[in-house]
Amino acid sequence: MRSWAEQIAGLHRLGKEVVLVSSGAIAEGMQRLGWSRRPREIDELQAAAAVGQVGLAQAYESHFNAYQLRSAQILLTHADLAERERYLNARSTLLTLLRLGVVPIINENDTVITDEIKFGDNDTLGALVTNLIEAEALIILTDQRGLYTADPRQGANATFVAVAEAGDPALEVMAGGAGTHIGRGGMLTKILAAKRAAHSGACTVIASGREPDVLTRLAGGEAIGTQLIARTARMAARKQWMADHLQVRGRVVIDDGACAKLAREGKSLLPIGIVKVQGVFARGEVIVCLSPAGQEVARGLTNYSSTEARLIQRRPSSEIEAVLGYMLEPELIHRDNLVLS
Ligand SMILES: Nc1ncnc2c1ncn2[C@@H]1O[C@H](COP(=O)(O)OP(=O)(O)O)[C@@H](O)[C@H]1O
Ligand SMILES: N[C@@H](CCC(=O)OP(=O)(O)O)C(=O)O
Repeated sequence: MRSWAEQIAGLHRLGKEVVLVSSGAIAEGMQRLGWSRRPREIDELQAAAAVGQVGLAQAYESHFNAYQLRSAQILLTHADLAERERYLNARSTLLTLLRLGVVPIINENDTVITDEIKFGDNDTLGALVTNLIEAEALIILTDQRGLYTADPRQGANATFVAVAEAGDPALEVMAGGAGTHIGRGGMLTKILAAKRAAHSGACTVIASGREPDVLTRLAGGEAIGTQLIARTARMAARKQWMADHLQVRGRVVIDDGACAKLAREGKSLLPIGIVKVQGVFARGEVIVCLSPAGQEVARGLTNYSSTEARLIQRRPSSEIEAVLGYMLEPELIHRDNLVLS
C-alpha cells in the first residue's frame, strides 16, 4: 500500500488522475475481530467488511498523507450505477474529487447487498468505474504476471499473452471459459472487466501487483503484463452507449445562440439558452434539444428535472442557487453527457 501511494503521488505530479478500487475489507475485519476462519454466514461477512473498511480507509489515508495527498472513501453498489440519477451523482462526486487532487478509494458497499446484484468482485467494479468516469486505462493488479493461455497454476505449458484485443472470446476460454467458472474472482472476471471497460474505449492492463514500480513504469509506456486493447475510440464508444441505452423523456427548445454553441463549439447546454421545456423528466434522464425551428440538435443526460428546468430557463447559471435554493451543476446538460444529432 505504501508503494502504491508513492507511485500514485508520482503520477499526480505528472498531472495524471488516479482512482483506486481496493478490496480487503473482509480480510482486515477478520483480523480486527480476531477471526482466523472466514465465516460462511453473509451477515458475519458483512459485519467483518464494516469493521475492516475503517481499517482499510485508515491505512490508505495514512500512506497517502505521507505523500501530501488526501484520499476519500466511496462505497458503491450495482444499483448506484444502474440508476441514472445515482450514476450522475457518483460521476460528479468522483470528477470533483479528481479536480480537487484527491485520490478516491472505492470498494463495494457490502452492508446493503447480499444477492446477485452484488458486483461480487472488484474487477467488475473497476470496469464500471472506468466507464463512469471515462478513464483512459483500467489497470488490474493481481498475483500473476498477466494472462496466460491456460491457468499457470494448473499446467506447465501455459504461455504468456502480452497483447490481445479486449472482448476477444478466445481470451475467455484461456481464462477458464465462460460458464465453467462459478463464483468470483479468477482471471475470467478480469477478462470480462476488460471487455466492459472497452465499451467506453478504455484499454486494460493485467499485471502483477508485486512488480516493482508497476504503475509508474506503465505510465511511462513500458510494456508490463497483458495489454488488452480497446477497438472503439473513446468518444465514439460514449456516443454509442448513449444512443443504445437511453430512452428520451422530454424536450427543451434552445435558442439559436445555444444551437451554435452546441453544434459548432462543442460546448455544454446552459439554462440561459433554454426557451421552452416540454414534458416531465427527472435529473439523469435523457432529453432532446430542439432548435427554434423544431429540429433535433442534440440529446443528453439532464442535470435538472423538468420542474427545475422551467424555473431556471433563460437565467444565467449564477442565478441558479438564488432561484432553486441550491445549485447541482452550472449546466443543464454537460458536454460530456451530450450527443450531437
Ligand atoms: N489463463 C490464466 N492466466 C493467468 N491466471 C489464470 C488463468 N486462468 C486462471 N487463472 C488464475 O487466476 C488467478 C488470479 O485471480 P484471483 O485469485 O481472483 O486474483 P485477485 O485476487 O488478484 O483478483 C491466478 O492466480 C490464476 O491461478
Ligand atoms: N468488498 C469485499 C470483497 C471484494 C472482492 O471480493 O474483491 P476481489 O478482491 O476482486 O475478489 C472486501 O473488501 O473484502
